[in-house]
Amino acid sequence: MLLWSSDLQGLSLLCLFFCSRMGLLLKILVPFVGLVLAFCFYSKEDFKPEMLKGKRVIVTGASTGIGEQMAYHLARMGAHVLITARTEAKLQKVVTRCLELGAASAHYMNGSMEDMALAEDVVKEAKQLWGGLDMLILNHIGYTYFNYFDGDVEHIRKLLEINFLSYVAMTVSALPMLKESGGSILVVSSTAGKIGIPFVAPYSATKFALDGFFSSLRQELIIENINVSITLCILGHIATETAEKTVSHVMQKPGAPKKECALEIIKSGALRKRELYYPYTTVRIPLLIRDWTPEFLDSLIRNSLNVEKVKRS
Ligand SMILES: NC(=O)C1=CN([C@@H]2O[C@H](COP(=O)(O)OP(=O)(O)OC[C@H]3O[C@@H](n4cnc5c(N)ncnc54)[C@H](OP(=O)(O)O)[C@@H]3O)[C@@H](O)[C@H]2O)C=CC1
Ligand SMILES: C[C@H](CCC(=O)NCC(=O)O)[C@H]1CC[C@H]2[C@@H]3C(=O)C[C@@H]4C[C@H](O)CC[C@]4(C)[C@H]3CC[C@]12C
Repeated sequence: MLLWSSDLQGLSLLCLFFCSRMGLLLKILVPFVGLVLAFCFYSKEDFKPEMLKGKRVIVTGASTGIGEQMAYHLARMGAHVLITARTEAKLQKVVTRCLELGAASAHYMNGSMEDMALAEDVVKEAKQLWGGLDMLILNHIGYTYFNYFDGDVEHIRKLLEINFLSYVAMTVSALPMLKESGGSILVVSSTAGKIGIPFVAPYSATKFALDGFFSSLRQELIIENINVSITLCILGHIATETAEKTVSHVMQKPGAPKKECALEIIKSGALRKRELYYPYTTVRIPLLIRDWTPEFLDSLIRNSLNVEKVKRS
């Protein structure tokens, strides 16, 4: 219901954009938009932090960035957290901070998600620690360059292992526990996993793969009446350290706040939404026009970047 009202919001914003160009705004759209926004306001599902109290949550890629912020939000809500990444020293600091913030418990496992055995071991650790699992947040990504595709097929293979296959491996291992708890899978993806954005071809391939696999799996869970939700989180540019180091020279606008982004991801998973679009306007509207005017959207994306500042390496 919330997704439908969000779509109506997006469609209304889109209509406002087009019709404001044609001066039809006052006659046709104002009443329509008023009705839609009233409906959206009254149809919002309320998130409550207590929804996460005592819940058992794995967060991958949580040594920094959005994943780190998600761990802190979950800690404030009183969840049990198990976080992963490669850098042990950073994970130790995040665990300490989670306990200070009120986590019911906080643990970490370090290692690279190139290793499918680690992906499975993280889930086994959750079973050892908690006897079950309520939420699996798949968030980590491998090194991503922002430049013209250089023809390196091996880089794509490695990125598919880290950004896609490890997500599948963790899901396969976690499903029995999630079926038992009626839990949730949150898959963190990107605008670049829904539309063609230049300079991120390998990364984009891995994010499109996530959409294909998890959207298909969601259908199968529904067919079999299995009460496990899958939320695909489509993010625009977020101001994390890595993203700013990688693209600040190219972007014409700053990234959205990582702390708020992290909270919206957790809320969307707790409310069992089908997809999250954050920031809503910069992500949802391109998706609404994607199939109607793909060439127009492609030109919008190119114009949103300082393309001349990307030099072939
Ligand atoms: N920031 C943005 O603009 C956007 C981000 N997103 C998505 O949000 C998610 C988080 O992004 P963001 O917070 O910016 O990313 P960061 O680069 O800040 O964090 C990535 C995390 O993954 C871990 N990681 C890196 N390599 C590996 C590996 N081989 N195995 C296991 N863990 C690894 C890192 O820790 P360590 O190095 O210690 O292993 C770190 O904890 C990603 O899925 C990304 O695609 C989507 C759209 C935009
Ligand atoms: C440049 C993309 C946003 C394009 C867009 O929507 N423009 C319209 C507008 O902003 O109004 C960025 C959207 C997703 C970003 C990439 C991403 O998904 C995460 C990667 C994270 C990594 O740490 C750094 C670079 C990223 C490839 C990041 C780069 C910028 C985006 C493609």
